[in-house]
Amino acid sequence: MASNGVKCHGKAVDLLKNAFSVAVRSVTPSTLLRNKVRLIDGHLAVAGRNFPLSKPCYIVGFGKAVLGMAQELESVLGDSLERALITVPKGIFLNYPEIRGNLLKTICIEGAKDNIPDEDAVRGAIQIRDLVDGLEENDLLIVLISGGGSALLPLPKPPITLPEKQDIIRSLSRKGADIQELNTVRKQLSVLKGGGLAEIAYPCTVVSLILSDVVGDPLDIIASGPTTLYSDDPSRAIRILNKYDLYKSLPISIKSVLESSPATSHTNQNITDNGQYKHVHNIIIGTNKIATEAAKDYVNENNFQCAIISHQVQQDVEELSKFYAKLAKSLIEGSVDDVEALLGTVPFKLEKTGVDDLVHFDFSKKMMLIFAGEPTVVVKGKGIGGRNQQLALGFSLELNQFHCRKNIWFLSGGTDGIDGPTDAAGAIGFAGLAQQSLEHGIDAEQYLVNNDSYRFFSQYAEGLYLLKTGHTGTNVMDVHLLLIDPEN
Ligand SMILES: Nc1ncnc2c1ncn2[C@@H]1O[C@H](COP(=O)(O)OP(=O)(O)O)[C@@H](O)[C@H]1O
Ligand SMILES: O=C(O)[C@H](O)COP(=O)(O)O
Repeated sequence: MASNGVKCHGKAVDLLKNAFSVAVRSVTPSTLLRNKVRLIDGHLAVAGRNFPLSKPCYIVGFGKAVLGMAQELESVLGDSLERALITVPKGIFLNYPEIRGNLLKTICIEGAKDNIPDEDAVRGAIQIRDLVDGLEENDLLIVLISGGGSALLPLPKPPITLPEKQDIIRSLSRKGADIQELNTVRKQLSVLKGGGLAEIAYPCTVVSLILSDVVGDPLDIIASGPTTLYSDDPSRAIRILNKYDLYKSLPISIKSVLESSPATSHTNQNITDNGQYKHVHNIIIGTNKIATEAAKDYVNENNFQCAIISHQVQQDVEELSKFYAKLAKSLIEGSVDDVEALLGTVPFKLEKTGVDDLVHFDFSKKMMLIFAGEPTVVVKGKGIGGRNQQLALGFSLELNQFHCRKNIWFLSGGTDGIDGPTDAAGAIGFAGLAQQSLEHGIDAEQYLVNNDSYRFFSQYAEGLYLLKTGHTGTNVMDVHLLLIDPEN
């Protein structure tokens, strides 16, 4: 029992927190690179491709996962590395103090507090641009890219100012734009995004090592595609801004950039017939599938039935809360027909093998369903929270309406360890949470409506159901774990 008398669900909470940790650990960037990058006879071998190293190479990087990647590459490359420069989230060294001292040739610039581009990130972006600009045809540039890179490589196209850029990102995000929409706009407003970095690097050879944080792993969207040829219809960004009713009130500087066609200096000699840069090799080194598989193995070892249902969850959190609550209710009631019918309604892609496994489960025994992806939140309140905490709370309130009061738990966590502008990665909701919190004088509904999920979970049961990891040093979107235990 927690000291304030709130019933605590020790075993379920531990299992969920452990499964989440296992998932996050499986996508530790240094481990992912260790398996993929080798130095062999003057060549850099990456995932079966060879790049000659006639002289020491260069690294630049930006994102939540590039610190570990840079550390690993420094040790693989040794004297074959000339210089490395990366931008990393502010506060990441609190969790990894030892790495800073171990890096010999890598300069780290911390920026983008709360995932919003800032002066420090701009300073880093300028230094990265200048380093890359100085490279020549026989140089090799390794670009480390991961989610969070968009905020950590900001260089607004003139005359756009940094505060204007910050405003548009905040507004789009709080109005519920998804990452594809957000980064489509960013590509058009930034010098280095949408292929800008690759253009500046030309003609040197560029090898980009990318950890995917976007549903479906689209290279042009992850960190806003700095080394991927820009091929959007230029009016798309304006359509997105109109969709969220933001275009009319934009400053003239942003409108002027959006209304002029995007400046591209690439020539046909530089581009393959299928629209790729000839001098660039974009290589994905990891995705959320690694994380879900690791969690599943862990859950199976703990004698739970387990199925991975989707890697592509992308939906508004309010709708998603309802879906997960209905799914939980059907599972605990053992209604396979309802489960199948519900899964038939979702707007995101399902994993066929996982769904097949699920419909053959013994519904009278304990089970866990794994989902991954990146939902969105329309923030209307003035509270503090993030989409994972909002989802865990919303789910619990939805379950309450069905009078489901036991044996169902749900973890929603961001694998980067930071959910919105909070110090939590996410939270655990459960059947009975809404009722129990009310008995302790905390009205969960009010917190949900005010987008104040962080304050709710911080207060309730002394924060037991908050997921706190700090910066994890990686990022493969969010993980949702639905645990049902009909046996107890
Ligand atoms: N108070 C809040 N409650 C719920 N969600 C919020 C709140 N404030 C911001 N968000 C959401 O948090 C998301 C941004 O969080 P963040 O963890 O930085 O995402 P990511 O790491 O994917 O960029 C946006 O979807 C935004 O709508
Ligand atoms: O972690 C993040 O900030 C999001 O996943 C978006 O990152 P990106 O725009 O750099 O891909």
